[in-house]
Parts: sequence; structure tokens; C-alpha cells
Amino acid sequence: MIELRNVSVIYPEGVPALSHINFCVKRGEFVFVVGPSGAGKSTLLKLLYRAEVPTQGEVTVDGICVSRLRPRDIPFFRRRLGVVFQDFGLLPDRTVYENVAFALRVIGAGRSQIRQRVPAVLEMVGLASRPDAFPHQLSGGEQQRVAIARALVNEPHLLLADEPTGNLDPETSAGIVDLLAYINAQKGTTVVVATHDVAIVNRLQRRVLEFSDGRLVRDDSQGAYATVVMREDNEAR
Ligand SMILES: Nc1ncnc2c1ncn2[C@@H]1O[C@H](COP(=O)(O)OP(=O)(O)OP(=O)(O)O)[C@@H](O)[C@H]1O
Repeated sequence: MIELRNVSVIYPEGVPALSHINFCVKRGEFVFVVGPSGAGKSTLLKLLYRAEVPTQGEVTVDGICVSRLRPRDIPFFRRRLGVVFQDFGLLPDRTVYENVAFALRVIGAGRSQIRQRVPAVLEMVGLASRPDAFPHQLSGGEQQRVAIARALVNEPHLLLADEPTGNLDPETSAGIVDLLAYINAQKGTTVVVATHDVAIVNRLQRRVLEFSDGRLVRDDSQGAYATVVMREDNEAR
């Protein structure tokens, strides 16, 4: 589903945001991308949804060589993806239903498709009873569920989430990450989550890619947020 081969990103100011990154993600995997602020997590996700291009190396997503996509093909490529951000990004003057339907309208979906898919995806994220609410009438966790519904309504092969729990309390964050795990299990959607949130990473014990100063320093198939620290803690006891 995802392959990075010798990928580096150097922004115009000259600091390498990513250096010589190699990894593959199989279809249906759930992967956390972790590391301190400035480690390169967001840059990595931007490469995957083609908001950045590598300075060097190749990025392949869902069989498409993203690094060589022509600008006019980018919107079609992005239809294969769902992307969720920390700040939800909902349209404030549209209802829950309209926010989700909007994602289908922009790709030219017909009325019957919208009427069928929007309620189904709202049901999946646990918001079937709130289609007429506006974003300001919802909690942060509910708003993030709407954003996830909007990302999923096109039935993407890959769901990318950049700090999806960054604005949420621990209990709500646990609900959001459980929802992402449920989507991964039920739909087989490949999920990549960039996060600082130790609790959500430790909760799921999935594959962890850890970045530090733009380098991939750990690839753990069933990892915790920080293996080294946990081992040191255990040894200290
Ligand atoms: N548009 C940009 N122009 C120049 N430098 C940038 C740009 N975006 C990011 N950087 C730099 O690239 C490095 C990696 O940034 P990135 O945002 O990918 O890290 P991150 O791990 O997502 O951090 P955070 O967790 O704080 O969001 C940092 O040194 C950052 O300052």
C-alpha cells in the first residue's frame, strides 16, 4: 500500500526534515508514526497525500508513484485517501450531514449515493442520531468523529490521521483511536496515525515507526510509544 525508497525532504531553509527513509506498509495494516516535535511526522504524512514532494527518493501509495504525479492528477489521487487533522476542519455553517455529504458532492456523487452512504458512515462513527447538529453544538470528540466520517465516506483505501487526538481529553482520545481500529478491522482500510499521544499508541500495541530528527529510528511490529523508556522503568523496579 505504501512504499518509501531512500526518501529525503529538505525544505528551502535547508534543514533535512526527513533523511533516507525506507519502509513499506502492507494493505490493511495499522501504523503509528511517533517522535518528538520536529521529528518529521507531519512531513511524512504530507508526502503520502502529496502535499509535499521528496527532494530525493520515491514514494508509492496504492500503486501510484506519488513523487511523479502530475499536478492535474493530484485530485484524482486524493480520492483514494481519507485525511483527518487535529483541528477537525469542519465547515461551521453546515450540519453534520452536510459536512459529510460535501465530500461526496465535490467528487460528483449522485443524490441516491449520498442518501445511502452518509447515514451509513454516520452510523459507523456513532453519530446516526445527530445529522442535523452544527459543529459548534458538538463536543471535540464528536467533531472529530464527523471529520472521520467525512474522510471515510468515499471509501478510501488509506486513512491518514495527523495528531487526531491532539485537541481531545484522554478518555475521548481512547474512543477515537478505538474507532480508527474498528474501521481498520471492519473495512480493511489501511490506517496511518501520526501522534505524540503515548496513551493511544500504548492502548493499541500496533506497528510503531519512530522518527527522530528526520530519521526512522525504530520499526516495531507491536510496539509501545517508547520501548526504551519502558524497559528502563522496568529495570529500575
Ligand atoms: N514548510 C516548511 N518549511 C520549512 N521547514 C519546515 C516546514 N515544515 C516543517 N519544517 C521543518 O521540518 C522539520 C520536521 O517538521 P514536521 O512538521 O514534519 O515535524 P513533526 O514531527 O510533525 O512535528 P510536530 O509534532 O511538532 O508537528 C522541522 O524541523 C520543521 O521545522
